[in-house]
Amino acid sequence: MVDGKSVDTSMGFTPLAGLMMGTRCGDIDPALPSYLEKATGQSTQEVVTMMNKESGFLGISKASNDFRAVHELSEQGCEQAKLALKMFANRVIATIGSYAATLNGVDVITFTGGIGENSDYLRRTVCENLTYLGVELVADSAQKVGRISTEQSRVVVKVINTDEELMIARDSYRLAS
Ligand SMILES: Nc1ncnc2c1ncn2[C@@H]1O[C@H](COP(=O)(O)OP(=O)(O)O)[C@@H](O)[C@H]1O
Ligand SMILES: CC(=O)OP(=O)(O)O
Ligand SMILES: [Mg+2]
Repeated sequence: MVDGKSVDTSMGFTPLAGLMMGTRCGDIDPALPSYLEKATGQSTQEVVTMMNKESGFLGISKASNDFRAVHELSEQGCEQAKLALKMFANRVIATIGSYAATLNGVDVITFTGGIGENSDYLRRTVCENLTYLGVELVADSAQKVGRISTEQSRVVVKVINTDEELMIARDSYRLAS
């Protein structure tokens, strides 16, 4: 965001682009769908369904689309769950890096949504890899909302509760009036 306006997003024509999600694969090599069709004999629609509904956390962990469940399994030693968490964290780290490059540095990083608001584990894992930006988290970053970076941190890190319904209602009202 620059001056309150979005200048970049990880999603594209559909939410399939960008980060992996509960059941979406996120960015992949564009050559992969046609390869999979040939290799597995699945139709284009079947591959699209797989990419949207059977991939992401569910596809990699082979267990659940729910971050909490995948995190719990990884704590119990499940290698597929560990891989899913690692892939997600790496992609969040890379996406923040690309935004930092596009924006020539960032003032604020906000964690929000189901995982961002709730998983201190994910926030800490991501921020451990952002020391090059000068990110430093407070010891107790498990709080639900507000600033979680130290006074010295060169980037302000915040947890903000999302309210998609309110934003959709506001945008709809603005477009309709
Ligand atoms: N307390 C929590 N700790 C960790 N993850 C959580 C917690 N509560 C919700 N989540 C995760 O948030 C995700 C859903 O977030 P949400 O922003 O609603 O995503 P989506 O838009 O994909 O439905 C789920 O993976 C869920 O496990
Ligand atoms: C992008 C997004 O939030 O998708 P969904 O809630 O349908 O998983
Ligand atoms: Mg959603």
